Amino acid sequence: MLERNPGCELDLGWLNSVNINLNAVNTAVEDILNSRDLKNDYRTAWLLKAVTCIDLTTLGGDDTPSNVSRLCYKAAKPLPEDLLNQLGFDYRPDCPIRTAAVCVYPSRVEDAVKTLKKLKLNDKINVASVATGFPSGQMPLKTRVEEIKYAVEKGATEIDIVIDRSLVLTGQWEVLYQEIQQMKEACGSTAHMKTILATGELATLNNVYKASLVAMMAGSDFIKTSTGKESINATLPFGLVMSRAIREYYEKFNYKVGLKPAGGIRTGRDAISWLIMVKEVLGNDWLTNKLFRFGASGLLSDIEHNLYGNITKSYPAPYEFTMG
Ligand SMILES: O=C[C@H](O)COP(=O)(O)O
Repeated sequence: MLERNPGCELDLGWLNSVNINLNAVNTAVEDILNSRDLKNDYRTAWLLKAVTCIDLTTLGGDDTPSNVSRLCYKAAKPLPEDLLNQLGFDYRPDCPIRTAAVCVYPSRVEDAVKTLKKLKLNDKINVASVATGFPSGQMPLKTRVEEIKYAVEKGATEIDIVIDRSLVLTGQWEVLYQEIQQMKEACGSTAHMKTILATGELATLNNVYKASLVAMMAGSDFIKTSTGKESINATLPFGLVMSRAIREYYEKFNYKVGLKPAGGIRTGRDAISWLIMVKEVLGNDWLTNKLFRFGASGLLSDIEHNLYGNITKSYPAPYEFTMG
């Protein structure tokens, strides 16, 4: 079982000391990305690492038991067998190249749990459920907390809560802290909690840093950038600011909180940029799905294209890819 963040008391003095400069953040992101020129073999390794860090997501109004079941099959076998063979992996049910989790709405948790049990992978692939009035968080607290309990009862092992952005925009840090604490309590003794900050709606990078700190102080096991439904989702500057907050929290409490960029991550190139940023800011310890995840619905197919290109040194034709 993954370790869980015990949290700490709300430290408003710490929040008041936050001062982030947009230009400095943008320059730092550019410097990090320019510092690495990856050779082909390394690219392949980074791309495979990225696959194992994906929370394979479907969050559509038209989700059904059957498309969630298909998602679980894809999570279990994210790349085609011939590609895996060429990369030196034997495809077998316990092949380590699988996604970290599937991520669904609370009503679809049971479907995911059922399929993963059938595949005998229920202890290897997590079922994450969004909750708390996803994506807006604009519901009464009682309803939001009940939603978490429902998802846990149905078998979710990870809960992706979303914060009420109005509390950040109006500076109500105590209320935000208390709400997140109650949500963590509702996760029970085992489910892991990822806190979605919806960074694209927090107005300033100072708010992103402060919300990251409050979420960690209130016991979040991961902090997550976005729901995928905001007009600005996961960007590297947001990721850098959140990573620096995670690092500061670690330096103070010796506890490692995870990072999950989500929303709009569609290419292998994007995925590698995120992994490099995490390596440079947080270090190698974070390059594992215990501490780093991509929330993504459409990243896998581009990774597959990239891996194919790395092996064959040619751009693949559309008919050469799986449609699953
Ligand atoms: O949490 C995951 C996000 O909703 C996924 O967003 P995406 O569909 O843009 O990949």
